[in-house]
Amino acid sequence: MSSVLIDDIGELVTNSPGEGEAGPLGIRRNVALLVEEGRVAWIGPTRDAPAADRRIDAEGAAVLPGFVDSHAHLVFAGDRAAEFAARMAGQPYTGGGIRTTVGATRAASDDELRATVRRLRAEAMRQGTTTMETKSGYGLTVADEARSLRIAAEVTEETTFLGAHVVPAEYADRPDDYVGMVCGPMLAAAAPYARWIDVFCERGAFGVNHARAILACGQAVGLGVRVHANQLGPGPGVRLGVELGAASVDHCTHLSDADVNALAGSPTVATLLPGAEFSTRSPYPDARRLLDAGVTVALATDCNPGSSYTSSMPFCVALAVREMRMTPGEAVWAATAGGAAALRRDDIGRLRPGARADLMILDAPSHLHLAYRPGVPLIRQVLHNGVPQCRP
Ligand SMILES: N=CN[C@@H](CCC(=O)O)C(=O)O
Ligand SMILES: [Zn+2]
Repeated sequence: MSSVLIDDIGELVTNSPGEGEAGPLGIRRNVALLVEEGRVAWIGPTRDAPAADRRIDAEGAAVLPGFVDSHAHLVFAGDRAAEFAARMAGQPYTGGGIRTTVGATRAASDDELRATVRRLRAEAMRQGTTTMETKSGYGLTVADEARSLRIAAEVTEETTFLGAHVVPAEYADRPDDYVGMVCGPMLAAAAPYARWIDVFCERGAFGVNHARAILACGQAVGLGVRVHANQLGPGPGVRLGVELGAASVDHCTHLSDADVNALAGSPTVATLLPGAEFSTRSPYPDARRLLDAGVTVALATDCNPGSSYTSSMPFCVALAVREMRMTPGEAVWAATAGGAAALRRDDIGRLRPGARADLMILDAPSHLHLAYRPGVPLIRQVLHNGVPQCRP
């Protein structure tokens, strides 16, 4: 693979404290960055930049690590635009529409599902997302969960088995049987394509005992734990995640002091999904409370056809700053290094020698512009594994 030199970077966000200016973003100014073999090989003053096979002139713009979107649901068919319109007219979001998408997904061909996954992955890449987790959870049969993950694994190494998204209609009066199936044949079929296991632990989805049993089965076959929790109301999901050593508990909209304290004393990341609150017209999570308590916070899109049909991490950064009292720097960190922490990855989300060369060049002089100029396509160019992607 050839080398690429990005020079005349006005502001480089390294997310490596000690590398540059004080603060978690580790900002360096007026530098160049050399990529070799898909990795960051060197960072230094532009005047000292080594030769390379190819040169990209950043023209004084900001360069950031690529976004790490640690929570998305890309494998589905159909859309729920009418449900969204009804919500905007006053209907509440209950999660009940998940079953609508399950019906459409089961009826779709592999190629139809693959086309949607690839379209959304490409859409996200154009907006700076270089790593994107994706979950199953709209199949809810052994065969449909396995094929969802097989298709997801074609575009990402961060795949999550969410057979416990909701109890499907055919098991509505025998949820224990469904949990037995999830832990047995469904897990066996899904695990070869999955890195993580997740459960929607919420009233109307799975209670804490079912959630604990399912997550423990996943752990027993080597999957890492993540939990959808405390989205629609208070509950035990966040503390269950901490108890099981989850990499991340996601949503975290309705938290007690005990939940916040449990997170603060643990390595579990709180992943906040402001696209869901936007699209369900719900109160946003209190990011300030979590940050002030010392909790590691990530931001992700929750891209799915029901509660958050956006693939845009810049949109989530802007929402987090405007609606959740995060500073622009906190939001950028949470959308990059925070997402990496939520996936227990140290090779992405930062720019330092040895890191994967996943990065974006903005059409702006500073990371501040991501929140300051909402809705504006500011991602000029993306490099993934050191390879320049198509320009938007
Ligand atoms: N909360 C559960 N699952 C998704 C919603 C899925 C849907 O409504 O289709 C979420 O993360 O918001
Ligand atoms: Zn989700």
